[in-house]
Amino acid sequence: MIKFENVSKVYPNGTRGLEDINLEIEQGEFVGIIGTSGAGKSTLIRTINALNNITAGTLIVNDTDVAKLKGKGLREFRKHVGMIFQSYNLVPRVSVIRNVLSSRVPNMSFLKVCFGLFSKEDKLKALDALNRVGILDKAYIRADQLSGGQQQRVSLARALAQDADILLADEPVAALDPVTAREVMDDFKRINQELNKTVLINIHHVELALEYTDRIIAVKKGRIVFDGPSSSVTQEILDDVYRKEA
Ligand SMILES: Nc1ncnc2c1ncn2[C@@H]1O[C@H](COP(=O)(O)OP(=O)(O)OP(=O)(O)O)[C@@H](O)[C@H]1O
Repeated sequence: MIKFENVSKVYPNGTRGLEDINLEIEQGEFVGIIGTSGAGKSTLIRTINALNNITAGTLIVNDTDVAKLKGKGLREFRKHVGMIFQSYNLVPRVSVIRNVLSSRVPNMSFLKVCFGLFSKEDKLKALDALNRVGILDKAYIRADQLSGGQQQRVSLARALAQDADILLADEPVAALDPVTAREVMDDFKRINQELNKTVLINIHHVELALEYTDRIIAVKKGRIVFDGPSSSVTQEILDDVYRKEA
C-alpha cells in the first residue's frame, strides 16, 4: 500500500512541487495521474521511490517510511518499485536480455556482476518477463535495433524481472504513435491484472488514461484536485483540471 499523509515537496530553489497530499493506493490498483505540464505529476510519482525526497508529511510504501531510508535500506526498498521512463533508459548497444538482466544486479555479488555471471533463475526470470510483453523473440537483439514501442516493452520487462510490486511509469507512451501507445497500455493493463502489480502512470493522453486505468488522480499546482474512478471523470472535471489560470 502507498500512503501519503500531508506530504509536501519544496525543491531547493523554493519551487513548491507538492502541497499537502493525502492519498492511499492499494496493492493492485491501476492509477492514471493527469494534469497540465508542471502540475506536479512527475514529482508525485518520483517521491514514491525516493528519487525525490519529501520535505513535509509522511510517505509510507509497503509499511516503509520512505523519508527515513538511506544506504542499503534504500537500495533494498527500490527493488520493490520499478520505474519506466518516457525515454526507455536502456543501454543501447547491449542485447535486450542483458538490459532486462540489469534489474537483477542489486541481488548479485560484485564479482558476479563484473563477469556477467547471471544465474539460471535470473535468466529464466528475464525471459519470462520478455514473454509477458510479447518480445521474447527479440531477446538476443541489440536494444538500439528495436522500435520505440519494443524498447518501451523491454523497459517494462526490466521492471518485471526486478520483481517490483509497484510500477511507476513517467509518460511511458508519450513518444509513441497512437497504435503502439495502445499496445504498450495493453501490456500495462495485462500485467496489472495478471500479476496484481500496482501501476501508476503519468499520462498526458487523457483518453488513454480514462480507457485503461481504474482510478484517476488529477494534480494541479501540486495539489490533488480530483481522485476517483476513471469512469466518473466528466468533461467538466477535465475542463477544471486543464484550465489555465492567470
Ligand atoms: N529539480 C527541480 N528543481 C526545481 N523545480 C522543479 C524540479 N523538478 C520539477 N520542478 C518544478 O516542480 C513543479 C512540478 O514539476 P513536475 O515535473 O512534477 O510536473 P509535471 O506535472 O510532471 O510536468 P510535465 O507534464 O511537464 O512533465 C514545476 O513547477 C517544475 O518546474
